[in-house]
Amino acid sequence: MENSTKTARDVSLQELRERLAEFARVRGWDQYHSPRNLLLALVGEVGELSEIFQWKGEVARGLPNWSSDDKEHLEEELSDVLLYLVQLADVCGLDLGQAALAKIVKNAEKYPV
Ligand SMILES: Nc1ccn([C@H]2C[C@H](O)[C@@H](COP(=O)(O)OP(=O)(O)OP(=O)(O)O)O2)c(=O)n1
Repeated sequence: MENSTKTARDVSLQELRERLAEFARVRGWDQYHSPRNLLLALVGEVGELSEIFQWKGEVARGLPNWSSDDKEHLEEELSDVLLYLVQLADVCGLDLGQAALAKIVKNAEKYPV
């Protein structure tokens, strides 16, 4: 899909996982990043993401009528969701990238073309 804010390079889940682990470690936040706490934080950010769309009615793909400020806000909230999701998978000892690939394969078997 067209994306005017396309990044210059691909970003891996592994890179995000490592950056986030370091971010939490140097702040002494590991003690707070239990699976349950990260799940609650994730759900909170999903709520903030939902607020952006709340009361807007249907939104066209590509967000053609949105201001750059609104799009930036959306990028931030999507990122918060992703970052907590990556951390949640990490503290659970799971490989989220591999799990997601496996799930896509499973989905294709469940919903054949
Ligand atoms: N214990 C924490 C606190 C924050 N973060 C990171 C993950 C999110 O990307 C972001 C969330 O920060 P805030 O809780 O300040 O939430 P917002 O950025 O959404 O701010 P606000 O709720 O004021 O809009 O910071 C984290 O990893 N661990």
